[in-house]
Amino acid sequence: MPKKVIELPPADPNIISELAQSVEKFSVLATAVELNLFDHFKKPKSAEEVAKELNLDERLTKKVCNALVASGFLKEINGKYSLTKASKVFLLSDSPFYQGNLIKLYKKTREERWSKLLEALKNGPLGFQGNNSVFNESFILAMAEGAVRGDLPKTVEVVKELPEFKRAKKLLDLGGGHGLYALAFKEINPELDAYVFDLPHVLETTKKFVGDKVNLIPGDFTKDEIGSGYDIIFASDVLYRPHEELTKILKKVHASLSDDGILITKHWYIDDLKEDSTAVFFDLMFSILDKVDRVYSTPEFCDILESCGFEVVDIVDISDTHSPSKIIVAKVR
Ligand SMILES: C[S@@+](CC[C@H](N)C(=O)[O-])C[C@H]1O[C@@H](n2cnc3c(N)ncnc32)[C@H](O)[C@@H]1O
Repeated sequence: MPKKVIELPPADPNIISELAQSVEKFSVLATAVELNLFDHFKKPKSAEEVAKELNLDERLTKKVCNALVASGFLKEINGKYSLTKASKVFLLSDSPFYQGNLIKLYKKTREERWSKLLEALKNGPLGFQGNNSVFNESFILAMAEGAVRGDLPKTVEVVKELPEFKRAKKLLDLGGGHGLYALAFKEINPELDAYVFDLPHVLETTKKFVGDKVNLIPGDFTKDEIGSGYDIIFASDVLYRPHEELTKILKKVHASLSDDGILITKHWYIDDLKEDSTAVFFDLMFSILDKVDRVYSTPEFCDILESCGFEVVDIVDISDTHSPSKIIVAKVR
């Protein structure tokens, strides 16, 4: 029961209400994405027209459209709704920067993981499903959407300037998923023999992105050989692994590189709890299910690299609020 009724609180209550509203805004956005609602507003339309097209409740559709106006995804003029720049770029299904699968993945993660936080906190982590079924087509498309919104172009800018990249003949994109990184590297350096190593079922999706430009190697890098004689092994967002498993994978990577080969990794690290808040939540999300840590600080990760026979030669911060990524370049010692 509130104790003081005539005084304003000595801290700003927006810190709570803004969070609550962001959850509501996300629910509306994810529902609209699920319905492909934005494709229906390529031309300005009333909510009633779109409700008819999608067979939805008219009154609720209007309120959802109003909520999308409030969040900046639609504009309203004289009862007709149209797209904003943000929704044209990120939410039209034929846009090269479409984020729909990533939004669906955020929603799935909220339902399957975040909803279990209290249970995990009381009873301990719920148990990690060690199978690879999580890497389905929708997940891989979500990773592609996440890459094109910033990390992919920024990484390419860094990698293309490395002398080792300029002279590289054979490159492996380990756990390359969609293969867009390997494809971009091949485009800049056409002499490069580029390979993507990933799980067999994932490579069916990779093929749709890379065609015949990149070679595909099916396998499980925790069990299978990954090839040899690589000048560069690139790994983006694949090394969130418990310490022991990470060490095994890195030793395998080390053995697969040529004598003057380099490893280029791009991952999220927790170095500053506020600045790297996206990684802080990512780490917590893993820990709802898993008993062992998977997200490291930059010095911890560098120490592990050094213990596996690498020498860290460069660390490039390419972080954004939505992706606190760092590129670490390490050479074979
Ligand atoms: C988070 S995604 C990253 C995809 C891509 N590298 C990127 O940065 O967008 C992790 C990738 O690692 C692959 N992967 C996970 N475990 C693997 C394993 N044991 N063997 C081979 N690939 C694996 C997944 O299939 C997926 O493509």
